[in-house]
Amino acid sequence: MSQFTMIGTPLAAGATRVLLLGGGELGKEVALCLQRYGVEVVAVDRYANAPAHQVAHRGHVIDMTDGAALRELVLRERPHFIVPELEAIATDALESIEAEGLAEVVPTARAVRLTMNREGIRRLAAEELGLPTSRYAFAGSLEELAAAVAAGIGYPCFVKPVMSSSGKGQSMLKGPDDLPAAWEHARSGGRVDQGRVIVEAKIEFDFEITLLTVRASDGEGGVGTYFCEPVGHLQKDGDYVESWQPQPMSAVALQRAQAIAEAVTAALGGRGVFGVELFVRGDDVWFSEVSPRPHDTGMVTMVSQRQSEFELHARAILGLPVCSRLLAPGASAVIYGQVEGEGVAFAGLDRALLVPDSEVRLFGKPESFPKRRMGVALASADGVDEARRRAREAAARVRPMVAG
Ligand SMILES: Nc1ncnc2c1ncn2[C@@H]1O[C@H](COP(=O)(O)OP(=O)(O)OP(=O)(O)O)[C@@H](O)[C@H]1O
Ligand SMILES: NCC(=O)N[C@@H]1O[C@H](COP(=O)([O-])[O-])[C@@H](O)[C@H]1O
Ligand SMILES: [Mg+2]
Repeated sequence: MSQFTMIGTPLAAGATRVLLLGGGELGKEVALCLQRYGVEVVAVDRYANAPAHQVAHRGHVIDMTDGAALRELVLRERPHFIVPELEAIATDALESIEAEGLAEVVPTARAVRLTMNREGIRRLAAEELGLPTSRYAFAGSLEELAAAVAAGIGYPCFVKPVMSSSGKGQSMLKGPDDLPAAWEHARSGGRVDQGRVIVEAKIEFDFEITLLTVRASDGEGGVGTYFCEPVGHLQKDGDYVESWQPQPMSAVALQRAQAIAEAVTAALGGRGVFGVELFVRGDDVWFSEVSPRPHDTGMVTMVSQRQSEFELHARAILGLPVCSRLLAPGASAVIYGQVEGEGVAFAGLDRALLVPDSEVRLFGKPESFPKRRMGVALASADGVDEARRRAREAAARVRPMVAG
């Protein structure tokens, strides 16, 4: 019997090489899509055996907020493209790497810097582009925070670390008594403590959407903007628990949403998928934030579109044609870890997959904790309500268990 290992084996000389900064569930799908076009994928994360490590040609474990470590890795791997997939990256190092022509950062190093910090993207959207947003202020101390809320933000409001995602470090405040705990939570709960928070007035929305927007080849040497159907979603404690596509909305609101997405993505530039987060009430639309990469709520597109958001990102990066068309109404429901420990196994897949037109994606994260997203159930149907029901049912039938 012969045995061989592909790990570490480079593709043919001349293959395009991508350095994926962040190897979670989103990066894993991007890696698979890129590999289908012959790309060599090197996945990086802060821990070993991250989901994308498990499918990449090679993997590394580094602290991506360490600019020197990032530069050393880029010099060693010499990627053609650097594709960030999470929010904790030394963006100044990315800017110098791009400026020196060492690699192309997707979508651009500037876009990654501006969106990784809530202050950068909020000032660009509200102050430079004049887009509608919630009232907001920034604060570097509890006193500044209290003063900003008193001076006009009001209650209820949200406090969030300037660098964080998936609701980490975020609180909703109902009154001044909530200020100290919110400040503390933002300091300890963000991915990176910058000692600075944004406070935002609460928008009373009917629903919220992610408008997946693709900047990709227009087939004539330029870049075109392509919109997916709006993805509706439900958030709990700042983290998404369900999403569906398409979210019905008025023609006026859709046109406003697309205009906001066009303005923001054009200002950020480059090529790739952007997840533009918007709040909608009637015909009114507010910009919330944008990911310059595929979005967690967009995992639904793995069943609802012919080209998922990951496929669209891969194609956009490589300069290939894209099609953002909806295939069928679909939905996703998150499977949380529920248990604490390493080596989690999953029971109930047999029953979950009895749900019509359902699929389950387990990410393969090596360690579970109750609120860690470990997988997602997907389903399609003739309408979004039925797709949501199916996805929820399939997710509920999967039971994570720690062996032993
Ligand atoms: N100003 C606001 N008004 C109303 N709801 C808000 C506001 N800010 C945040 N939320 C709610 O909290 C959710 C998470 O907020 P936000 O997207 O800013 O956090 P995040 O940590 O960046 O999350 P993610 O990385 O998952 O996008 C929003 O999707 C929305 O449901
Ligand atoms: N909202 C951002 C988001 O969904 N990011 C996704 O979660 C991973 C981190 O998961 P972890 O915290 O379980 O390691 C990231 O790597 C990315 O795929
Ligand atoms: Mg968000």
